[in-house]
Amino acid sequence: MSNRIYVALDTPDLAKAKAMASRVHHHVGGIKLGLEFFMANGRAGVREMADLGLPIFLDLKFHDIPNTVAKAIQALGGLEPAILTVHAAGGQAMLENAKAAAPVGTKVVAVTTLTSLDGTDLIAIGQNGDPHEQVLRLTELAKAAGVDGVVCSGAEVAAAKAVWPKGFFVVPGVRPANGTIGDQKRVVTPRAALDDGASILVIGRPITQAENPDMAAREIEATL
Ligand SMILES: O=c1ccn([C@@H]2O[C@H](COP(=O)(O)O)[C@@H](O)[C@H]2O)c(=O)[nH]1
Repeated sequence: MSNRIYVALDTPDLAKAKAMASRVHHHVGGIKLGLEFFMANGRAGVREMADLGLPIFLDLKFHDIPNTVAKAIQALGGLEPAILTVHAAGGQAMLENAKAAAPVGTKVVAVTTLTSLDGTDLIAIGQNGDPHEQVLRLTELAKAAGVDGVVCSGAEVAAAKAVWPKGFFVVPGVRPANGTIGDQKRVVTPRAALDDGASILVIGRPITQAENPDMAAREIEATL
């Protein structure tokens, strides 16, 4: 893929999502749709976005018992997103079921540790407080389960790739130098994430909340 930016269109408004996609489509390689968009617009909305011609990353982060996750993925019906997410913390059987239920051409990637969490957050949910260690543990699990790759921050992607050289690495929590960080905690620049082995970058607000989104996307693209 020549352009490895997936723009996160986090809005419940289908018309706004379409308008934003049209503005930035020359400077991105795909569109990421998440829970906010899907809860408001469902499968029909995803189909309308797919009609714009860019690959779709459906970021629904499934996390439930194996049977429920498999049935939920099957219930997506005719949608064939390029990429689909599940939470690695759902366990190996859940990951295996997710991969088996997904369309053949869809990459299933497992979210390791959300980029909005730091060590203090991990201790509060009963983990040992080291995001790096947790990401590597879950990368091993995802690899063993036979999914296609993982979601991690740019701070861990080099180490995760060393564990899984053929894995597909999705890196959100990406910010241009001096960009507003917002609720993200483990943040790197787009250039650093790619240099360290990211397969694709997920970038939302630095593009969508910019005064001039197409220029923001173009400027980020120019750094890659
Ligand atoms: O660990 C994760 C997993 C997913 N995301 C998603 O990526 C985008 C990031 O948006 P920004 O506006 O660039 O912060 C958003 O849709 C998240 O749901 C993530 O940030 N971290």
